[in-house]
Amino acid sequence: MFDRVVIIGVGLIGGSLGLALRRRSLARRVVGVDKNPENLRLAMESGAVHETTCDPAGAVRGSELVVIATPVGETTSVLKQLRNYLSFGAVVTDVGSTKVEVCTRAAEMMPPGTWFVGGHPMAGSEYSGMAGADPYLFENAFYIITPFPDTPARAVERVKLLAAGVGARVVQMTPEQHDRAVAAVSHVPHLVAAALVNTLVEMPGGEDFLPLGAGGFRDTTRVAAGNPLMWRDIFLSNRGAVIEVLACFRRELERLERAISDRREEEILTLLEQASRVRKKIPARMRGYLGSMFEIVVGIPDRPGMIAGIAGLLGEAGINISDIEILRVREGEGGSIRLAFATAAGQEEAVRILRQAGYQVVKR
Ligand SMILES: NC(=O)C1=CN([C@@H]2O[C@H](COP(=O)(O)OP(=O)(O)OC[C@H]3O[C@@H](n4cnc5c(N)ncnc54)[C@H](O)[C@@H]3O)[C@@H](O)[C@H]2O)C=CC1
Ligand SMILES: O=C(O)C(=O)Cc1ccc(O)cc1
Repeated sequence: MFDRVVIIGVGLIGGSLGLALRRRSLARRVVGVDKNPENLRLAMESGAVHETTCDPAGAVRGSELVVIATPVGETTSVLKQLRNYLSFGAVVTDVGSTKVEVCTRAAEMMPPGTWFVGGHPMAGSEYSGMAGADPYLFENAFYIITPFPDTPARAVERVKLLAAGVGARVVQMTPEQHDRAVAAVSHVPHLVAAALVNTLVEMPGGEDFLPLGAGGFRDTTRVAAGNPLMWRDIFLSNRGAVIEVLACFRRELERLERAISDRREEEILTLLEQASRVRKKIPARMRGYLGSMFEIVVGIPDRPGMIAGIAGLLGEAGINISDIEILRVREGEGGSIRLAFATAAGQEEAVRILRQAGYQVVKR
């Protein structure tokens, strides 16, 4: 258990960490620091923190663990404000989406006897602020930590304890490996999503097409609704890797463009088949950045209380639903829901129980 954890920036991620720490009783005292009074008020009201302050330097005295959860562009200036007030042995971590620049600068700034260990929970959403915080956000999500070779094991263990404590799966890599990987799976996809939306804006009358956008447009552009300030900082901080992956993406797009323009049927098919094959490797068992899941789809008649009925049956049998999604609803016709479980045994048992109760169930 931690004695005193200070979270600087009680927004979506910092607030979720506070809620998770409190819910799992992992810290005797959680202190929230923010420059936004509304987020501090909400953090107190929701129980994410025990106390709040606007003064990072005062807050970190006597704290063994400090989490900086501001946008990446603010991390080192926040560290500068508080570093001389850290207790001997204190560990500072962050949750930022980029690592090389911040970890390198932060490591240079740490006073003797204190340590910085970079962290990045691979969980989040397009929402921001304490209002979007969620105590379960990190459960089963990957949490990347990026220590340097000379970071003492004791400091690394502290951050691993935090990540595992809030329910995440800890993955360790170098800051360089991290930045390349997330450029490909998170940063460039965000740019592409933004560019797709802006394409509609640029086309005459394009915004009128928005309501016609079926699942495909929604799925490929969801993240574009994210916080522009946060994403600006991410792109600037990881510009090397982002530009490299973007160049690769541009080549892929041009290959497709040429194949279509030259009517090369075989090549179009080959490129689409490759994408389809590889995309299917993200197992149905993997949702976003979350770890493996075992899924079922349950048909439900259009009657009140159907979802409660299903949840009740599984709850009575002690089966935990890890994720739930309504896939299709037709008024008067019913629809279907997707349920996910953390284990194959949970999935098998859920299928058995629900079929026995007369539900139509398919395993995914
Ligand atoms: N939103 C997401 O899905 C994810 C975000 N991250 C990273 O987490 C960090 C925080 O992101 P969010 O929680 O989404 O942002 P957010 O905007 O919800 O929260 C940031 C908080 O930091 C506060 N803040 C900003 N500058 C400050 C300063 N100088 N001093 C004190 N407080 C300050 C803001 O008032 C706000 O409450 C970012 O570095 C982001 O890259 C990591 C994983 C997922
Ligand atoms: O909404 C989503 O699916 C995200 O991609 C959230 C997210 C945003 C930034 C990160 O560094 C990690 C995760």
